[in-house]
Amino acid sequence: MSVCFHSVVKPFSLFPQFDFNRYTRSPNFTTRFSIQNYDNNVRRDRRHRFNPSISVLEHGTGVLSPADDSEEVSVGSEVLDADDGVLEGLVDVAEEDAGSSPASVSTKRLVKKKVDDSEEDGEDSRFKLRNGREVFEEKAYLVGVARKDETDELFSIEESLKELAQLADTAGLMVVDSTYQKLSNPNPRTYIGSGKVAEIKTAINGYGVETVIFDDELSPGQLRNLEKAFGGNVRVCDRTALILDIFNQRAATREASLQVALAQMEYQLPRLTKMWTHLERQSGGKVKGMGEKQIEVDKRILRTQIGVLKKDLESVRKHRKQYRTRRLSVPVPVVSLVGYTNAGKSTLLNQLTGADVLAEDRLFATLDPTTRRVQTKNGKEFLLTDTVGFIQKLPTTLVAAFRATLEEISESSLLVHVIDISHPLAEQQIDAVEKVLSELDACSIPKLMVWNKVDKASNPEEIKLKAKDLEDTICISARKGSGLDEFCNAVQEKLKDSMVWVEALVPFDKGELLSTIHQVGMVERTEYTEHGTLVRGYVPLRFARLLTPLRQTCISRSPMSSEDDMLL
Ligand SMILES: Nc1nc2c(ncn2[C@@H]2O[C@H](COP(=O)(O)OP(=O)(O)OP(=O)(O)O)[C@@H](O)[C@H]2O)c(=O)[nH]1
Ligand SMILES: [Mg+2]
Repeated sequence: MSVCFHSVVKPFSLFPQFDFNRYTRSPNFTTRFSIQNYDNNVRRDRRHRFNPSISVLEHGTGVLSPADDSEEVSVGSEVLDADDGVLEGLVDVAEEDAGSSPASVSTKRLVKKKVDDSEEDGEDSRFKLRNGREVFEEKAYLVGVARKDETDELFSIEESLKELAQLADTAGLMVVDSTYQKLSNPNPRTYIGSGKVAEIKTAINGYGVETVIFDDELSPGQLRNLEKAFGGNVRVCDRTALILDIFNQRAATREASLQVALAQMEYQLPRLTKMWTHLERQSGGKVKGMGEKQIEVDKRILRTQIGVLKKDLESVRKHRKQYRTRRLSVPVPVVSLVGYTNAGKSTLLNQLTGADVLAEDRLFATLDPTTRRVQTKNGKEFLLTDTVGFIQKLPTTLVAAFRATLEEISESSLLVHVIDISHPLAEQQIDAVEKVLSELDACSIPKLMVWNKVDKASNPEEIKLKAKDLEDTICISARKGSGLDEFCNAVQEKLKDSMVWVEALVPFDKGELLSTIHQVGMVERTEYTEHGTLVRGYVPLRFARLLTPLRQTCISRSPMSSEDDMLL
């Protein structure tokens, strides 16, 4: 089973009045999965529809590109051949391509290990235990396009396909192989060249592949043409649909579920184009215009539902906003953890605060923000927020839908960019994160770079030395808990940059205020006078405003520029 099953079912079930089955595969296109009860060893098989969110076929209906006037794909009956390929890991085996496409073609085999049929009962070998359930892993084949002229791509095509394989694995699919094609521009009808399409068709037939995943977003027409070219039993989906699907699976709160549902619907809307033109053809043109009318009706329903979703989201967000406003009224600085997915953000939050946020070796483990108070050994405090991780080619619909969640980031005093320094693509991941941060207008917030997973790196000492030479960079191992004191000190130092210098005379009967100044600020000197305690140091701007009635005219020179005082 693939988790993609749920991508359409879950959000759309929020809106029973809209029949999304019209836009998904016919009921006879099913794959089987079973749930095995290991306690009593009873296996219950059941049929489950596989509906990746962009699969848009139904009884001869589907999305057509404007140029496409050919016959609809007839969707075949279930084909579920047992196969001998099982996912073992990503093994690069460069392979010369036969050159079936006019464009330069190359193929890279990412995954494969043959299992002797006699050892494993073919189909049974594809039942895997995931989260305590036995699921059927569908076979997936990955396809990418390397642009000949685009040298500024962050990830090479091989790297991008490896990441796609990881995403597919996270979604519960079994990647059997992958290929890519070098093109100046993607083919508008089929994304890849016709030779490559034929080559992939042969390969997927050989493997018994159920799903072909493209590394870039496909247009509705490309999607439809490719499904037609590969044959009725093969689904085609793209990176965006896969990511949306993973998010849908991971959404644990109402807000996250609504946000993902919204992103999926926005993604679906343009893909409903010309869904009903088959009716006109089937009836020999007698009901001309009927298809157009139906699609308009459906689009209107979908737009209405998007509106309802947005309203629901608004009310959910109101609650969170209230909570945030309350939090902001407490003068503790907010520090946000940002970074590429799987970098170790949640592990760091858990280590520092004893929180119990899910941290696991899977992409997009966290979707909802969690904020906890960190108390450092020297009695300081700050709030630490963990949130959703980023990835290259992050779907814009997702960024838009999660904008409210991500606003937490842009409102923080400091960003901690967590990096998996043991990852071979650490540099590219940093760039991808910076790119998303700039989309969120969060580039101007002070930043601390945290090189995590040094324990996993092959050259930890070398890495630590390198980090020492760099400004605002520290090395930690969140899992082992090493470097955390340095981390807290570095956070304090960086927070100082966003604070202002104050000198305030705190009356003796306001002891609580004095201890808050110590907790949230950086007190440099205290002096006891007959009217109270004279405190000199840095405090967060918001807090400095609260202290205004107690502030003294500058007795000593602030180490910072006088601009800070002007800010007040
Ligand atoms: N070896 C090692 N593994 C780590 C370290 N920090 C985190 N990990 C592992 O990395 C994996 C991902 O950690 P998470 O904390 O879930 O990562 P994340 O950044 O929150 O990921 P998302 O929520 O998907 O964005 C988990 O298996 C962690 O145990 C570390 O310092 N060393
Ligand atoms: Mg996380």
